[in-house]
Amino acid sequence: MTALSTRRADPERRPPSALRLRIGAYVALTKPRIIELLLVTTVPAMMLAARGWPSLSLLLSTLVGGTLAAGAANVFNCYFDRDIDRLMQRTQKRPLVTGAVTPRAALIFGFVLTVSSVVLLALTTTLLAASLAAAAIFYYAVLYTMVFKRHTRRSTEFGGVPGAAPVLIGWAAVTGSLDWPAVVVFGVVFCWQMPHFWALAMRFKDDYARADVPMLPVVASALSVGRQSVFWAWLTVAVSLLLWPVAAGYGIGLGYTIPAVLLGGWFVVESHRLLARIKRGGETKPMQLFHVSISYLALLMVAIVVDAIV
Ligand code: HEM
Ligand SMILES: CC(C)=CCC/C(C)=C/CC/C(C)=C/COP(=O)(O)OP(=O)(O)O
Repeated sequence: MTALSTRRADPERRPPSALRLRIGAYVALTKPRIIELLLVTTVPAMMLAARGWPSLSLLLSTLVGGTLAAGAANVFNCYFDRDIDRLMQRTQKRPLVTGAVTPRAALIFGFVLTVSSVVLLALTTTLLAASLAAAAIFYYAVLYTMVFKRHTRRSTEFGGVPGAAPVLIGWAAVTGSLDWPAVVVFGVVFCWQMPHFWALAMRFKDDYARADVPMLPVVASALSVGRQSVFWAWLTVAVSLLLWPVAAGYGIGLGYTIPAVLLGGWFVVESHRLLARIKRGGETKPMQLFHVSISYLALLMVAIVVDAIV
């Protein structure tokens, strides 16, 4: 997904074949850049649940199943959103807008990915993991994309549920059940998504207004969005610190908590810096918080993995 980062064309490079272009279009429909970090939140949940490394086969089947499931969700999202994606600068190069993939082909692709992911997870992990994946696909593709995103300023909060679902899927793949450490990590990813996305939505506010999508930065003042982002950043960090008491029996201790405090400080400071820029009335540069949010979450997940195995 290069909507946020464009690559310069290399004049020496031979044009890609028609097949490679076609495959690339289908891959782009799955929004691979988002899937990367969704999977990064799955692995720590699996390692906590397994109190170390799960079997390689379980790890791989969960990651492949999770990729297919998140990909399916994103394909349905692109299918339904093709009318507004056409109106937004950030999304107007998506395959269903450019015509690289037809709506009918995308719909079939989404269903194939859905069935593949649920069957793979059911056969190679647990029924709970497969059920959670199916529920997350439905929630994101129907409830978030078709209902909440178009009709409420609170769509990001609603979207946070499927966004954090990979944590529960990973835990359930190992244990066949859910437990408090999984709920806490789910809570971290849930809370994290508000500052993560509102920063991006501030950057593309005009796009969302043109597409008549009531994202918070479109319908609320920048000051209000800045203040709510600070609130959710603090809540993300507070929830992240619950992991020590809740998952002490899973090997979580100071080795995680110290990095969590330092990383959380970085995340919260960046949210306050955005608020300060908004108050000053100058250039707000919201993408700084967006990119910090992704680094914060990725590094926090690494801290969980390291403490779970050390
Ligand atoms: C309410 C939940 C979320 C919303 C509304 C949201 C929204 C977005 C949007 C609109 C983009 C830009 C996509 C594009 O321009 O093609 C994006 C990018 C991204 N998101 Fe989120 N997201 C959410 C949750 C998550 C979650 C849970 C993760 C991973 C754990 C995640 C990781 C990423 C990554 C890695 C990118 C790509 C950044 C890049 O291309 O540099 N997001 N997000
Ligand atoms: C099965 C499973 C684990 C599903 C995960 C679903 C998923 C990809 C969640 C990401 C969270 C989310 C609300 C993204 C924004 O969509 P958007 O439509 O606001 O973004 P856009 O404007 O870039 O299309």
